Amino acid sequence: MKILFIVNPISGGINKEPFIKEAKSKCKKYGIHYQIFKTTGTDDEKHLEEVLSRFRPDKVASVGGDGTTLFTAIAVMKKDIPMGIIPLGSANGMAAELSVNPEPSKALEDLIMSEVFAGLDMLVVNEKYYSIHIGDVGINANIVDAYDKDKNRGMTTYAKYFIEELKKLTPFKINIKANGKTYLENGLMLGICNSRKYGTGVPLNLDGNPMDGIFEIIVVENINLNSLIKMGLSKFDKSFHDNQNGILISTDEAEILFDQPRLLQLDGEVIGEFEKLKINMIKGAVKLITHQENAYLT
Ligand SMILES: Nc1ncnc2c1ncn2[C@@H]1O[C@H](COP(=O)(O)OP(=O)(O)OP(=O)(O)O)[C@@H](O)[C@H]1O
Repeated sequence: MKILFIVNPISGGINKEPFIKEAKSKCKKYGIHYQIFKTTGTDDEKHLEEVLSRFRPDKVASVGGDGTTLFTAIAVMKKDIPMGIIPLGSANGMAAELSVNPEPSKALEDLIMSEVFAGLDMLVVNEKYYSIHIGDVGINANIVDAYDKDKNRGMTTYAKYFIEELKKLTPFKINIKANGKTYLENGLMLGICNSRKYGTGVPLNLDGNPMDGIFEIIVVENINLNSLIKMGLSKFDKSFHDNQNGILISTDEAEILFDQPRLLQLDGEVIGEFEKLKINMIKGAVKLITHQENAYLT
């Protein structure tokens, strides 16, 4: 067997060398050929494609956070190579959703041993941008933008920007075409959800399943700000879902129009401003290495 490790050296501010050392020694012990590909943050796609073509791994390990998982997923889906996740990012939301063991060495053992593969859906926005987790327009995209520019990480920093952003809110017009219907909504935020929770643990869509061939569009119409603040930041994640209301549409494709160009974030990365979004789904696009205890498989 051959494994390619795609390692993001900076994700989560975690030193990856101890993990790499352990992975190398495990591979040597079990006679597994391996290569380490370290991301640089620029032109990684092209280099990775060359390495994948040359090395032809049987399995690929994404070693990093959600951004690294998405980067790896896009690369391997075109080549139909199975991938697994070693959670070494700051929040690892997608790994948690996919029942990846939070302990990197245990996640590595699962990746090496498992013969259980599942088809993970991939969302494609405007035929160019990908998402396997959650995207949004409105409040959260603006928060991610502000959060990215702050050197402090973590839930408290995120919640600080969340509250700041909530105070500035005015609903905007959203036109959604899906399932042969047109929905005209006024929302504070639009969620495009292949899965259920943000990396921070905040649940947006309790119906999500990233392996069912459909995604959910959520329009948050209002949020009970007073109630959220009263609950305090420590319970912020759990209380968010109970204090929002709006509509939910399940579909496998959609076209969305806004009143003006608005900021889009996909899987924690700010993509840019768009007035129109065309969303398609590639069902089972990524061959995910998982195990039978993954709740989405049952
Ligand atoms: N060597 C590098 N130097 C700087 N940036 C990098 C490097 N390698 C990858 N990146 C960038 O890291 C980002 C992805 O990070 P990732 O999401 O995996 O980690 P994280 O943000 O710490 O974790 P999480 O998503 O779980 O919060 C991408 O924007 C990518 O361009």
